[in-house]
Amino acid sequence: MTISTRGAAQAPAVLVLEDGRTFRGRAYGAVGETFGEAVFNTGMTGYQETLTDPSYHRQVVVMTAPHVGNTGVNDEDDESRKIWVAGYVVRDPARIPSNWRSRRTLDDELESQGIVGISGIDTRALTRHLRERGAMRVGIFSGEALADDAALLARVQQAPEMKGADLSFEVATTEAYVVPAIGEKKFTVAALDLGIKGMTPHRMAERGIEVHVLPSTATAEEVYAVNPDGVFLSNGPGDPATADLTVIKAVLERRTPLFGICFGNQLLGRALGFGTYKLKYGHRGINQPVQDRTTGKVEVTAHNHGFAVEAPLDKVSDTPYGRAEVSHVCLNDNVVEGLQLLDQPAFSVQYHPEAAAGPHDAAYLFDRFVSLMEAERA
Ligand SMILES: NC(=O)CC[C@H](N)C(=O)O
Repeated sequence: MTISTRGAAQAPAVLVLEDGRTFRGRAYGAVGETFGEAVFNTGMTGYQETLTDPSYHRQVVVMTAPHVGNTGVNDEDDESRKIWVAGYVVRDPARIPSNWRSRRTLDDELESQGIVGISGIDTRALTRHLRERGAMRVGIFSGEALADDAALLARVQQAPEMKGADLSFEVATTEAYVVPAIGEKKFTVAALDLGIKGMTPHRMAERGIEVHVLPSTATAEEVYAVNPDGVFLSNGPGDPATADLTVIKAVLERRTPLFGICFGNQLLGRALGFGTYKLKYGHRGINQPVQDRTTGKVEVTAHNHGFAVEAPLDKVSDTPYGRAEVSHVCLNDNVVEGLQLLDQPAFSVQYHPEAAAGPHDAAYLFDRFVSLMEAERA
């Protein structure tokens, strides 16, 4: 059993929002300073997967679950090579993690990876503030970084905004690698890494797909050099309005089966001529109700997005690549959660069917991708 010696003994820390609202607590993880976009995540479990999801790059994540760290940190659940959140905000950190897989405490892990956090603040009040005013820039300061509030606020207001941020190349692999099919190999997929989570190629591998994960900068020639049966566009951080659409347009031009998730859905939307916009505070958690309008079924799903596609919900749209429709919608707020082309094998969802963490209701989407590739071959 690992007992954290930190908690109440930690240094004072302060969280300063760009509109001046300030919360005082104690340092959690590394002592120092950090800046990012304040967003809240409503997952009651799965913090290790959240922390290591590259889509959280440059975001300071506020956990609405009041008690965080209960199951420690294990060697199996990381979704990428490191923690990506820019900062971490919790109400009440567990002092004694308890789980058969736990290897370290969460605060030790945050500290060893240099992630500045804050604990002991009213995360409910902070979440309500973000819900009312929208996601905004934030700073967390502890130790030597503490200064008078006005000076800290001025620094928060100078930090970069999420709108307009082009971040995929900061998180994606620089070298291509292969995730082999589990069992018999049936298909080859070229997956563009825009900030991919480890579970995603795994879910494809489980279905007999050999996944060639390519850097975010891969060209259409590099994509087609692996002779793919299908192309996959991953999730990723940043503003989809900044993304380069050359590769996806080439894939649509060639009518290769295409599946995108999250950032990938936003890129498909843009390639089809739809706009993307910033949501007020986004969807982050593992209990979001989505309806698949192609079957009428409702699924409970994992989300992490701050932007969304702007597309008409109730009509088929004509696009440069044929007719397209909104296939999935979030039942909380009618945000577009999926797109489907009607004249060629391409679709995408705004949420996370790989579900790490999260419910597995949406796993059928990987099967849909397989069906498109099968149909193409037939
Ligand atoms: N998880 C993702 O791919 C997020 C996509 C995009 N960065 C957004 O916030 O909407």
